[in-house]
Amino acid sequence: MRLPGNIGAALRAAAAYSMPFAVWRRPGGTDFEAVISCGATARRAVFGAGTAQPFFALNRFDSPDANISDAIVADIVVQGSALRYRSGETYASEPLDDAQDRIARAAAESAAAQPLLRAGAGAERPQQTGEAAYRDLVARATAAIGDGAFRKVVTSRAEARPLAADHDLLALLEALAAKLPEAFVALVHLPGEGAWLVGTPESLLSVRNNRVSTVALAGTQWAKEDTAAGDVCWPDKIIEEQALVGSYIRRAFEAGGIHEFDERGPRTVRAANLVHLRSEFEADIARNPRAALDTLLRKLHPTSAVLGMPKEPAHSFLLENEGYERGYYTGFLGPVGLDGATDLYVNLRTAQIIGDTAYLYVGGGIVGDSRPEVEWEETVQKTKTVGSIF
Ligand SMILES: C=C(O[C@H]1C=CC=C(C(=O)O)[C@@H]1O)C(=O)O
Repeated sequence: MRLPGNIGAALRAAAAYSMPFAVWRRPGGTDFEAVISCGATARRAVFGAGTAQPFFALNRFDSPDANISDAIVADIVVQGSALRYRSGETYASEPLDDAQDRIARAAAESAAAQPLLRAGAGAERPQQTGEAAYRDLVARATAAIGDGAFRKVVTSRAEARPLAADHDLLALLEALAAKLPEAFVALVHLPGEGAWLVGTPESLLSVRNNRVSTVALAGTQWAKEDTAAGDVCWPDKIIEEQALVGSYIRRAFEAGGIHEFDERGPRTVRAANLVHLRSEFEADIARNPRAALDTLLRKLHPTSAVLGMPKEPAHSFLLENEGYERGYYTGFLGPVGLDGATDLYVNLRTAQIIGDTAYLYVGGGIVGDSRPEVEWEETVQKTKTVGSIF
């Protein structure tokens, strides 16, 4: 899966001019889309006032308000091989100012030699957790569950991988998109700070044509490529864990004023070498005028699939015990208000690129009878697809 030459050239030029951008391929999609901001990243409400102009949201796990996100404002929008340029509230096919013009010229001269796209080295590097420390973290989590502190907690860790001397972030994005046809695959480039390369299987919230949808995702097994999803068996404890995530989503819909919704599943879905258990929820928001999407987003983020249950005590446990900053990992990302639709995904199966190093972030849900060695292995399995492209 290749980026059109003119778009690759436009994105490389954006990086050279220190313009933030995000480029992504939707689940099952064949084309890349992108937004480029001609200024710095901004802060925007995802739902509510001030969202007339599209942007790409990148929000942190620990964002104080889930509805207020870091934003790459769409001064230039890319779909397929076409670029459109913002003029007030609308988009034109020709550039309208100097910054847009610089990108348009780079796209037009795409036959010229292209610099490799690299990440800045300015971001703070995450503390890594080795095998012994991670097993100990899991043991502390199961002990807290045994003491009745919470039912489930999602622990995680970061792991560094050196990048090849001749690496190129756009080539890595193309490689990841080819490996993960059913995932939301994205590269978010933040000048100076680094970049995030993501291939996530989990939708957080989508809104289009007056319909809102989300998923309850839980449980992980590593399956051979040729095992059909329908042949995977799930232990009762994972079926129960996934059902708990589903009940949380039902309550979040109710809190957002959405009382009627369709629910499908659970069924087994594949994400490269892994399978998960997933249910889908969808509601008509035109029939629910009181539906408050900002309330729904605040209830859903962080989801119990990345935090635990109940959320408050699981969160306190993580702050005290996890021992590193998750940053944008287990936050959310995706296009907001683009062609009238918003599609947010949980930032999983993700790597933060800082200079010449990729930091992989991986985690897993811990319940009362979880075993530290199995949980460590689950995180190793989760590094495999993103890790294989480096
Ligand atoms: C926290 C992660 O996975 C979550 C999403 C799906 C299944 C999960 C699990 O089986 O534990 C986790 O809740 C991760 O991949 O880093």
